[in-house]
Amino acid sequence: MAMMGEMLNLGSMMGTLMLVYTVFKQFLPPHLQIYFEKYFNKIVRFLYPYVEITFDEYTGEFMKRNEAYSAIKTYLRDKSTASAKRLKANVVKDSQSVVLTMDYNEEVTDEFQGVKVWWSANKTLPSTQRIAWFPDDDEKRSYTLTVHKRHRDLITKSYISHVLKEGKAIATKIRQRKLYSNNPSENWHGFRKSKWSNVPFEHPATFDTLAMDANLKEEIKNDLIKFSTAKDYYTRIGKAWKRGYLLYGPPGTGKSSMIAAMANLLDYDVYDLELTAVKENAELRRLLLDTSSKSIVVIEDIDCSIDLTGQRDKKKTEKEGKDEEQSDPIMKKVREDEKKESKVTLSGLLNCIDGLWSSCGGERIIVFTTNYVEKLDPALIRRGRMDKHIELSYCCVDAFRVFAKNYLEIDSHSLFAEIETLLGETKMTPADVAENLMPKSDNDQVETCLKRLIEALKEAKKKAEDEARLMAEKEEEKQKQKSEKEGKEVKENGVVTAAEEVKENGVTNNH
Ligand SMILES: Nc1ncnc2c1ncn2[C@@H]1O[C@H](COP(=O)(O)OP(=O)(O)OP(=O)(O)O)[C@@H](O)[C@H]1O
Ligand SMILES: [Mg+2]
Repeated sequence: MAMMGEMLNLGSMMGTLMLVYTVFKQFLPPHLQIYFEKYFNKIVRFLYPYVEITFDEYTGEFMKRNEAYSAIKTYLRDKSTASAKRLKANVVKDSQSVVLTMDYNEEVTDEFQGVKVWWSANKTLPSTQRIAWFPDDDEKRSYTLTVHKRHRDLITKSYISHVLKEGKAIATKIRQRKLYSNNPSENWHGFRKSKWSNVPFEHPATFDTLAMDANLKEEIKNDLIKFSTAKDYYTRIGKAWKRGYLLYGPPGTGKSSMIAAMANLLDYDVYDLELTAVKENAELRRLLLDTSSKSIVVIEDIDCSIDLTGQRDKKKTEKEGKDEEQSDPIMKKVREDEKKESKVTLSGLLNCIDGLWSSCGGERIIVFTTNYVEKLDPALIRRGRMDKHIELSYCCVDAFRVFAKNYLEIDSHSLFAEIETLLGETKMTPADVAENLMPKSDNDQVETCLKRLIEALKEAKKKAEDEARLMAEKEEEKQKQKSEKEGKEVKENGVVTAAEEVKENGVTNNH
């Protein structure tokens, strides 16, 4: 408290000095003002025995979120609750608890190895006035740490790293995980450059609720856990701490559910990256740079999000386009507009995954999903980029048993054998199996649900058989038509040959 008083006295003294400085400077000719400023600063430095260190919320050319700022904010939470007079309340963790943080322009003190330090939260508006859609977006926030000069070494060498470590540890404990979606670049305005919007991530899927082959499930779980604990391993082998998963399979087989289960298993955030809303490769880079560690970046339906053959087609049509443009000014305008709307290219995506993405911090997972793996360019999914390829397919016996346990709370039943035989004979997606097993009313008994599934499986089997028969008939018809056509051609060729023979013979005879 005494130190606080000391600082306040110093503060008012410095304030008076600044006033004298501003008034006095006006009366000096411009060439002397420079000298005056230089010596005045020296006096101030001499009289003011404190060092100030500022941590901005956003830093660098790309306005990257400063991880130190977030860690300090979390670290100061507990300190502020005890000592700050003006606090801000935020609701976190499933909307159930309130977290208090110090308000702007408030100060709190902290002590480290017997040394007292002061923290203040600052908020400044930009010098240029403009209308902002979101009032907070234009504000520049920072924390300032003030400490006596003589403790400079202790503070810069030990205290700051202590604060960051503590802050990160608290953050992991209290963290409310988030689901982020990318904003169109038109909305990346203000200091905050809000590239991502977020909502609390509360998807209930876990690996226990995921219906799939038991061995494959175990393998994926182990792979994820191994990755999340392999920081030292990745450093040792000199590889960026990231891992790519490709999830493929028909619709309704649990690809999106698996991503949620992954995030819940590892306690990671999810960044749902909508590539079609990203205008160009540079935007993609900025978006990826703005993701935090301990996160899963997801690109769903990758085959629909990016023109995988775009580059090659573009090259082919470029020359044709140029000829066209020269003769038609309207076509020129159309082509210019097309160029402006150019989306992310395959090579841009590959570069991001390999290069910048790798260097923007560790502990990140990237997941692509697709219904059509065969459509993907091999370059996109080669090992090293997509390290693990996982096929999620039609419902198998293991998957059915998971559903039976979760939906009906049973491990066995006399109807299981029939269901399992039918599952081996027909293809039904886990989504359809789940839908049939789900009790439709309070009166629905276990047996009713199982019988409904049996009926649905039989129907699916019959439909598949009918379709197969129809296909076989069509194929047979096609073959028949083909051989009839060939026969006709042989016949026609034969006639022609005979005619030619006659003609040739005739000609020969005429000689
Ligand atoms: N393997 C599964 N385990 C548990 N539930 C599943 C599984 N597959 C599908 N479901 C259920 O079906 C619904 C649809 O599944 P999901 O969205 O995960 O499928 P998807 O493979 O992502 O489909 P799409 O290719 O259409 O995106 C989910 O709500 C989930 O309840
Ligand atoms: Mg999906």
